[in-house]
Amino acid sequence: MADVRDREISVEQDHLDRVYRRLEEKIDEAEFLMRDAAQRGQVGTPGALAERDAQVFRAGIHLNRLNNEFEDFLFGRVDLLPGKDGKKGPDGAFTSVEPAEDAVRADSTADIAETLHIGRIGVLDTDYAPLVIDWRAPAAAPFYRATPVDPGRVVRRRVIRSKGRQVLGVEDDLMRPETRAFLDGEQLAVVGDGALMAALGQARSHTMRDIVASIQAEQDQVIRAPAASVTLVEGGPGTGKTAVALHRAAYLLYQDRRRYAGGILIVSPTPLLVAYTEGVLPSLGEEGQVAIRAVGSLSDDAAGPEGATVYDTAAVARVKGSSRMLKVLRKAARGALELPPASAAPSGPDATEDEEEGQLTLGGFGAFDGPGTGTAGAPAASPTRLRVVAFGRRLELEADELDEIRRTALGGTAPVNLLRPRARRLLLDALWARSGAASRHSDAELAAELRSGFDEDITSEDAFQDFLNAWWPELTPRGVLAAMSDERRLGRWARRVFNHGEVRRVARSLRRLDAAGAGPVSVHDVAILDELQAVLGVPARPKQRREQGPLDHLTGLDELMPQREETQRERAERLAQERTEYAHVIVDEAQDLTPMQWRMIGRRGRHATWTIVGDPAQSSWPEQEEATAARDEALGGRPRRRFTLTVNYRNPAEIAELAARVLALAMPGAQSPRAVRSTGVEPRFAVAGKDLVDTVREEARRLLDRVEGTVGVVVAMDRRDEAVRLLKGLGERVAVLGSLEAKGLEYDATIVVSPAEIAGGTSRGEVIGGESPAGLRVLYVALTRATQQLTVVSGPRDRPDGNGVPTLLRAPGGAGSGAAADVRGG
Ligand SMILES: Nc1ncnc2c1ncn2[C@@H]1O[C@H](COP(=O)(O)OP(=O)(O)OP(=O)(O)O)[C@@H](O)[C@H]1O
Repeated sequence: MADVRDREISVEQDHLDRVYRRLEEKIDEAEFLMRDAAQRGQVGTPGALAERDAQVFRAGIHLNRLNNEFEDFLFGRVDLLPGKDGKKGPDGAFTSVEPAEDAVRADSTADIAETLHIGRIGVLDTDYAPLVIDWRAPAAAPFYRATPVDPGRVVRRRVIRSKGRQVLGVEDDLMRPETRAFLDGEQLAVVGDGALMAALGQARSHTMRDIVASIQAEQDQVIRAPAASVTLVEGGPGTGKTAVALHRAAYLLYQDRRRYAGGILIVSPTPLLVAYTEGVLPSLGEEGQVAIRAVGSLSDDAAGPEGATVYDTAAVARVKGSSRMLKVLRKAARGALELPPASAAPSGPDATEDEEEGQLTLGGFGAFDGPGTGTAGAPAASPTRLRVVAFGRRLELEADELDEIRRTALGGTAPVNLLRPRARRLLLDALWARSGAASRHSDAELAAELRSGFDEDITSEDAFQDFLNAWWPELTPRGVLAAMSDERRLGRWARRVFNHGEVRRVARSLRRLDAAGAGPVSVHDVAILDELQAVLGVPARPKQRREQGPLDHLTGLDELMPQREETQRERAERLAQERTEYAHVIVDEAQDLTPMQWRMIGRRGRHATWTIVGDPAQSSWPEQEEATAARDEALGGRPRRRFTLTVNYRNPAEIAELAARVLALAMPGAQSPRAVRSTGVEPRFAVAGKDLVDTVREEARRLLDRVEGTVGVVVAMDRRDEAVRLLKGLGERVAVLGSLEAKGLEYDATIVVSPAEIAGGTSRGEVIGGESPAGLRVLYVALTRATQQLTVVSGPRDRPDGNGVPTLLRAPGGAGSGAAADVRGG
């Protein structure tokens, strides 16, 4: 067997050597073209310039791609029977998916007609024969789609493992195990136990890997679905939704690079998931045109590149995310113009309540003053009288007249900041009327001339400009948000929309902002700020344009030029900042978006096609119907194509079975995905002794001994900071995170600390059975993060049974788990 393996490895090594020789030739060619183009640049005729541009563009593409030496550049191979109609496509491969009638003989023997190698980019030989097919090309589809049930032309699928230029191993899957197939007279060899299992068993690091070598058929259907309109993908934990979404971005760019030069936006729920996934696209050779952003960093108003650093408590988030907020914001945007004097200070919070209703910081991402420490407040009072001098006379408008003018100006729904010119005109009309000048001149032409002189006179007066700036200031989203921290004021704006308690909670949560709105904002504030930006509008200002060179007109050129000063990542970030709309929007963990967040994302994809992946069973947003309605509004009438992923590639069956118990509580009747493998290791139950932290620490050490990669410790959100502090020193392989941060992440092993606290949303109080369906869904997420081992640590709230199994995780019918339990005193 070792002989066969070595022989097969050396066959693939020969092929890889050939590919690299060809790549080197192509790099030489591209470099020659770049040099040549540079010389032509000295000839200044427009024709020569255009030719140079096009040449540089093509050479730039080559160089950029070829210089990226991918670790496992070549990763797959399929051996195929002849095609049904014998036709070949432009790349020299048979086009038919089905084999020829007589491809397999009566004695079950067959000859391989075609061998294709699959890699991260396509490479043609000098005679245009395909040395490597790009994984996204149609000819590569059989590599992903073939199954033993529906093999098409594929006899053997091989995954090739290499590092740099060296082939390290091969793993084969036979799609037609009953057929004896021959290649150049020799029977096809089969090596290894299949690539998927090899990939799934690997230790996890803190960054996600691409799955390009082992994409499964149902996933491939989604990745290659046509880009038109909306692709909706649902699937349970670990079914590869995030992986599929990322590979789809790369596929779409390959299919239609020009169209997606408009940018692809991937929206992720947390900065942690962004950090976890952002290496995948570069490993697929794509980076520049894709922006991966956390939902808390989408608006320009979120502070810093990492965006919002604070999570609101569930009660506050529920109000801020709701579409009811919209009405309030429209009122606030108008109301903020007429703010009462700043002395009407906000009613002060009392410290205990504040603590309960404050925010949970995402530790490690930034400081948080704590509620009540900032001074909430309003911009200076709006002036109540306008006094100017025109035609030698003093003219005045009093408070009630000014109010009337403001009301007239605000009629309709136009953005408040854009109504300032209208308000200015109405003021001038009123002053003109007050001057009585109009009635003194019957000649229309003369009156008009007089009027224009009058306007000029008044508007050049400092007093008028100062008045206008104070009476109709340009409002900023942050300024309005800060104004909402005054409870009485917010109560007015939210009358008949929010109840008392809701007003109080929201107002208090905004006390971190100063009067101008500076200070840390929460993830949910970001969607509010974005909405306010739309409601307020941005007055037109002369744009400062970047100087453009002729090459800028070639799509994507500067991203591909290797000698650029800005790195690709910097450019992507800059473009993401500048860009307000995208050609395709991919939403990951879509089940968690609030209506306000859907509106924010919708504004970025008004003309886009969409891919939306999610799992309703993992939603932490309680009002799912409201969110679905907001999603539908963002998507408009675009037709939708739906897919469901059914296989769990992350959790072994033992963990999936335990998680399914919580799913049954959270969403009775919902189907769990089928776990693709089992490890024989049952989840472990530990009951905390006197000190919960000691137990967790001990269990973490135990798991570090048992797995090679990462260990995740998931705690209730408001235990997070404390847990991070107390569990320091366990080393880089351990990550401590709050339940809401666990979204989308995975670890070799996880410790879930107190299921009852996680499901109840809080570690405070002794309420048992206070879990909401949303809380149970959060627990379901926590329980489905491990690829190998799971330990559940119970505290007193969990009411563990004699086997240490907490109430929420007991098998239906009351039987404990068959797991090895470790019960400690407590
Ligand atoms: N075809 C595949 N080959 C190898 N690994 C795979 C495959 N599909 C998924 N995986 C692995 O399974 C794990 C789960 O994938 P992913 O995170 O994309 O799932 P998900 O559906 O987004 O999960 P969740 O809903 O829990 O966030 C990842 O480690 C991923 O690499």
